[in-house]
Amino acid sequence: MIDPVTILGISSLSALLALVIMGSLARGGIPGTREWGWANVALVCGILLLVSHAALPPWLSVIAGNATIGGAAILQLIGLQRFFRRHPAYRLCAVPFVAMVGLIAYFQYGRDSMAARVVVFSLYHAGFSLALGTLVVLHRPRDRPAYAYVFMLGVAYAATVLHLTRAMAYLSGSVAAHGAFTATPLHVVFLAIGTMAAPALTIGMVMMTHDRMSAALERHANIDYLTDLLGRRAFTQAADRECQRARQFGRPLSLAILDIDFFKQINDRFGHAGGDDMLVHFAAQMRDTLRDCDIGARIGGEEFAWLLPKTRAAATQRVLAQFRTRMAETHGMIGNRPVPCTFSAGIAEFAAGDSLDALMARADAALYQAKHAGRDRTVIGPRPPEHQRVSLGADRAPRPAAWAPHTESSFAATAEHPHASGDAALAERRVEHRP
Ligand SMILES: Nc1nc2c(ncn2[C@@H]2O[C@H](COP(=O)(O)OP(=O)(O)OP(=O)(O)O)[C@@H](O)[C@H]2O)c(=O)[nH]1
Repeated sequence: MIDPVTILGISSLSALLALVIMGSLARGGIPGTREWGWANVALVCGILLLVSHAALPPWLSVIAGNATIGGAAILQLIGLQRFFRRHPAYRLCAVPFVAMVGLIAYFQYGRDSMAARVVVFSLYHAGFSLALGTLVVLHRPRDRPAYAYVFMLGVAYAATVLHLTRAMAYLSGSVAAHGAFTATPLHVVFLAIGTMAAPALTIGMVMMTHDRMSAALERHANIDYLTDLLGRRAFTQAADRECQRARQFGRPLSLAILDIDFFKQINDRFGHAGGDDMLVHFAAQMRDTLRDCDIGARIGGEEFAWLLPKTRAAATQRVLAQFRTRMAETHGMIGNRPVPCTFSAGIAEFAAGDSLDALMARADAALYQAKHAGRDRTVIGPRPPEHQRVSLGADRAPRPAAWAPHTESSFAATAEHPHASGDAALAERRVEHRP
């Protein structure tokens, strides 16, 4: 039968390998990885102290060895708390740590009992494994694939069960406690399974770290760094999905393209950084006006897209009117100077058989018209032919009975934007409607 010293040697080697893997992630700057690296260092040192029992006094081998391995468990927990951006519970961890070291010292020097030492050690580690699993359950990000997190909590809870079972087995006397390094069958089985716990936990941590890095990369690829709105690529993907839904469920969808007027002059007057401030201000006002289901994006330098599902062009126009009022009331601040900012916009409404490209082209053409007509206005783009308009289902608000193709009322919204009011529509001073 494989002897416990060999098992612990393998365990120490796997902790060393885990340390190397954690080291490769250190430069990623993900919170918690540093603590997990140190946890593996502590694990290697602790195991080396334990297996050197023949050459070392008990205070160094047994007491310091167990304390070091106990410290590794604390570092794992603190690392995970940092990973989830929680406040590290150093003080809370200190209590079981002091109790564990004290009891192990007692069962070494006071009443020498290897079984009692194993029970104390196992209960301590069961508590920390339970805390690890529970942290993952409570704080795992719901918008990310669950795989890494489920793996981590599975390993943590399996380790909890293992440590508790081991404690029970030693408490009940079903494991003959001849000595920590005597190869009795159950003792070896517990050690062998337990050996897997630390590297498996580290693998879980590595997987979660990779997921955090992927999330950061995805964000980097999808979100405009300046305005925090979607970038063009992510907008196109999201808008494509909305077009499919509009097509599939026959529900309305509108797209507005907004462009800040005379932005070059703002740049010329206040510098590029001043222009950036204005873009940030514009995006912030836009974000505050978006409904949860709307999609807002910066698709070019000073060009923004606003997709409004379940919304007709006329309702979109009222939303933009309200947004225009908001922009007029809240000047962009460049330095400490309020700077007025107007925008032009083009709106297009989705039609059956439409594509995103065609929708964007119509909104773009309408924007061009708005610019051409003097700026600071909204133009609704050419309406699709009557037979192409997306029809409303029976469960939706009925189309006005006398639908007149060239009047705005014919584009009545089915899902009114919360910010779109009649007053706001009045505030839209110069709305053109291109037939
Ligand atoms: N500050 C800043 N400026 C940008 C950014 N991206 C593009 N620009 C500038 O935006 C300006 C756009 O100018 P134009 O395309 O002439 O448009 P405009 O001056 O707004 O004129 P109209 O659109 O016709 O009203 C250019 O000077 C670009 O250099 C950016 O990220 N930050």
